[in-house]
Amino acid sequence: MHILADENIPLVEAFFASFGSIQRQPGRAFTAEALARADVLLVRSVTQVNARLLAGSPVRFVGTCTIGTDHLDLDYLADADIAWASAPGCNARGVVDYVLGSLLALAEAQGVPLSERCYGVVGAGQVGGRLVEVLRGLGWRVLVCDPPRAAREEGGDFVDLPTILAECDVISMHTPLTGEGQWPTRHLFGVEQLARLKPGAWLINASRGEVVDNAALLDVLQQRPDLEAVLDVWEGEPQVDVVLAQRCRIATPHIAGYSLEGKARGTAQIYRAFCEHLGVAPTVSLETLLPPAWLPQLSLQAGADLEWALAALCRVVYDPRRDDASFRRSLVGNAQARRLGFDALRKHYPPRREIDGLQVRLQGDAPELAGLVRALGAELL
Ligand SMILES: NC(=O)C1=CN([C@@H]2O[C@H](COP(=O)(O)OP(=O)(O)OC[C@H]3O[C@@H](n4cnc5c(N)ncnc54)[C@H](O)[C@@H]3O)[C@@H](O)[C@H]2O)C=CC1
Ligand SMILES: O=C(O)C(=O)[C@H](O)COP(=O)(O)O
Repeated sequence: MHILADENIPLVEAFFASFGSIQRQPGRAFTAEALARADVLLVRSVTQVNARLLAGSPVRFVGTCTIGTDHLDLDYLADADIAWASAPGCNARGVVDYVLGSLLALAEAQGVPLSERCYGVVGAGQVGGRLVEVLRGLGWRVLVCDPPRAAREEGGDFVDLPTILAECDVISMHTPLTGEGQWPTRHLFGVEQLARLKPGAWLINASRGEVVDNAALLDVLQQRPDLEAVLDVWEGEPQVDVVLAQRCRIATPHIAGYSLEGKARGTAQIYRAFCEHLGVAPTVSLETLLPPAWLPQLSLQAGADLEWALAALCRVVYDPRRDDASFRRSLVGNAQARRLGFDALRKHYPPRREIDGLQVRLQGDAPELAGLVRALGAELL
């Protein structure tokens, strides 16, 4: 068996070596020669998997080590009888950590207490659902818009998008990118929706660039200095509108989910799906492959200010301002240099752990701090 894999998928050799030979190539440029002898194709979100790529190849299984599947032509895969798998939820925690870090950066820049804002989460699946849990755990007011779930779950606590726009000071988007069906998300945030953002609203997009009309967003941001935006994903990435990026409070090159665990889980989930496809039992486990936890054990004293403690706990693990700074440094040179810069930052992304890996000891009677630690998913010692 021959396996062709994106060079940026970690641990492919550790999980897949026993199945056959493995060849690595850049996911944006798999060669026809490599595809012509591949039985299995392992991709990330940068590879458009469709008839153009696969027609005439022997590929029988496609695994994407990502949550999103908008880069897969699922109708074609079904017609061509090619099995496929994605990695639901693998890097959801990383995205939650990214949103928390972005909120802290926005609050600091604006001098606004986070607990006084109303939050709107659009799309409450693996990522959005966990985000809602964390934000509500912190005691904050959160409205949720997820029409597919609202239609399925009778009596669920959901609102529509106009309500989100009218009531929320912070809106975070976590839908898949879809162009069809009853609830398409392409340009879900277009001219009309952006015009209805509340005064001083913060908009966060770590889903897919095309969920927000980027030209319309730049227009509204240029007309309204009160608005703030955080963008991890971009229409047309790796090409990014530099003026839009410069206007964002946080701008990053599609790395929200790039925790070390998140990426590794993606490969592990595809490995297990492939074993199931073959009808064999998995023999390699992720736990033996992850580096030891190296986050510090922390100690907080009763009486510590809650917003200070939130920032301290989150930022000791991850602060997206670091990624924002390196991305801004890359926004120079011609368009091609910037595209290469976008991909290079993703390829050489530094190791980052997840906030729920923290262990925190509380000194004294501190029920509110305990609630904060629990809301973050960290362990109370
Ligand atoms: N920036 C990054 O690094 C990452 C981005 N993503 C993106 O985030 C997306 C969401 O991820 P998950 O939460 O894991 O997906 P999911 O499939 O678990 O949840 C998506 C939710 O969106 C809802 N939804 C669908 N259409 C909607 C609409 N029109 N309005 C409101 N809600 C709608 C669905 O009902 C579902 O509950 C992925 O599809 C992917 O594109 C995911 C991981 C990392
Ligand atoms: O899982 C997803 O969906 C994502 O967006 C990934 O975190 C992005 O990873 P790449 O596949 O674009 O490296």
